[in-house]
Amino acid sequence: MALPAADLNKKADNKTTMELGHVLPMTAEVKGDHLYIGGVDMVELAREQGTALYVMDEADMRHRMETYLTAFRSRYENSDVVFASKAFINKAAARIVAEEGLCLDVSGGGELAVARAVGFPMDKVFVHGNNKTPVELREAIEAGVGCIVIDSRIELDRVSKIAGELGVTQSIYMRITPGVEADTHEYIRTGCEDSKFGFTMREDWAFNCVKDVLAAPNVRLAGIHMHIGSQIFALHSFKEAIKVMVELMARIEAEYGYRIEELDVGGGLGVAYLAEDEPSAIDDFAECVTSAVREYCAEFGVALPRLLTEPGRSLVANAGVTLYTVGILKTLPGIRKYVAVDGGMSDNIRTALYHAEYEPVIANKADQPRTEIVTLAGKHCESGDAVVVDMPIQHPDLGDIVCVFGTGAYCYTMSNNYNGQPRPAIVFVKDGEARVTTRRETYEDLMACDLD
Ligand SMILES: Cc1ncc(COP(=O)(O)O)c(C=O)c1O
Ligand SMILES: N[C@@H](CCCC[NH3+])C(=O)O
Repeated sequence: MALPAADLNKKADNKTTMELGHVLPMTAEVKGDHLYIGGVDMVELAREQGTALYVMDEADMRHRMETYLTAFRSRYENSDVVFASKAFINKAAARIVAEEGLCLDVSGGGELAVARAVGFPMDKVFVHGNNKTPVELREAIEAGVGCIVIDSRIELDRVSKIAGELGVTQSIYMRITPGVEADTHEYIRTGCEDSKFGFTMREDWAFNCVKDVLAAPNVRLAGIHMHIGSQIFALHSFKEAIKVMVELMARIEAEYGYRIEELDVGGGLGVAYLAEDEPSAIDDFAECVTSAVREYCAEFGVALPRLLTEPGRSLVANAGVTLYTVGILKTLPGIRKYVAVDGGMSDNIRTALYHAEYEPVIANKADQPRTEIVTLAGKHCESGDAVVVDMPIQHPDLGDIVCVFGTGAYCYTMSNNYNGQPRPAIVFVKDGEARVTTRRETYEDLMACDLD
C-alpha cells in the first residue's frame, strides 16, 4: 500500500528537541548540538553500536513503574500492577520489572520462557492469550504460574484437564468482554462485542459459563479480567467497563453464592506520541479506576476485591527511542521529501499497520529548529514502508543520525526479519553508561533454524 498523499501546506514547527516535551524520555537533554539520553551521547552511541538501534532510558522505565505502583497503592492498598510484556520484553526488562515489584503478563510460551530464564517469581505471572496451545498451558501450569486468564469455555476444559494431570489446582481468571467501545483505533479495541477475546456478556454467556467454571475440577476462580483496548485517552470507557464487571461480580455472588476476590481491569492507558497529544496521567488513570471500583462495589454491595491493572505501553513507550542513519535523500517537488533510513517496518511496523505517528529529530542537530517536513522511509520493498510520514525535522544530510521518539512499546516486540533484516540491538542507558541488553542479530541468526 502506498502512503497517503502529502499535505503540501503542512508547515514545519521550528521546534528544537527539548520543545517536544513529554514525548521525550525522562533523561533526554541536549548538550551542544547532540541529543543525550541517560547521560549518553546518542550520536556516539549510534557510531559505536551501529543503526538501526533501540535505546531504552532505564531511569524512565523504573520511574513509571514506581509511579504506577504508588498511584494505585496509595489509593487502594490491595492492588498490584502487572506489566504487559507484549509491549516490550527482553531479559534485562524482565529483571527490572521483578526488581520494581511488579507482576508480569505473558501471552504465550515465548514470553513465559523469558520470565523463567531470569527467575521471575512465577506466582506473580499472569498468562494471557485467546488461543493458548495445550503445550503452552502445560508449560505454564508446570512452571507454577500465579494465574491463567482463561479466554473461552473451550479453554476451561483444557486447563482443568492439564491441572488434573499435574495434580494441582490452578488459579484462574475469566476474561470478560464488557461490551464497551473504547475510544481508540479500531484495530486495537478489544472490549467491544465483536471481539475474538474473552467471554461475551451477550445472552448471558459469561454469566452462564461462571457456573461451569465453578463446577470444574482442578481450577479455582480467583477473579475476572477485562481489557478494553490500547492507547486510550478518554478514561470514561474504563469507568463504564468497571461498572459492568462489578455488576457481574454482584450477580455471581447473589446467584451462585461465590465471591470473586480479584478484579483485573487490564491495561490500555494511552501515551503521547506527538508533542500535542494529551493523554491522561498515570495518576488520573489510577484515580478513575480506584474510585470507580469503590463506587460500584458500594452500589452493588460487593466487598472490595484485590485490584489489578495491566499496563504495557504507558510503562515503556516513552522510555524508548530508535536511532537510524540517513542513507538516501530524495525530493519529489510538489509531492514529498523522502529521507530513507536504515530500518523501517522491520523494527517499527506500527506506522504501516496503524498509521501511527512519531516525533523525529536529528540527534546531531538536536539544538536546531525542525525546519523541514519529511517522510522517513524505511529500506524495505514496500511503498508503505515508512517510520514517520510527513513530520517536521531539522534539515537532513546524508549520514545524519535520526532519533525517533516513543518507540519503546510494540516496536521491538513486533519486529521482524523482512528482507532479511537482522533485528537491531537494544541498549539500556543510565547514568552515563550504555549497556547492550540484546545484541544485534547476525546473518547467521537469520539462518539459525535452516537445515542444510
Ligand atoms: C490482556 C492485555 N493486557 C494488557 C495489555 C496492555 O495494553 P497497553 O499496552 O495498552 O497498556 C494488552 C494489550 O493491549 C492486553 O491484550
Ligand atoms: N500492538 C498494538 C496494540 C495491541 C496491544 C495488545 N493487545 C500497538 O502497537 O499499538
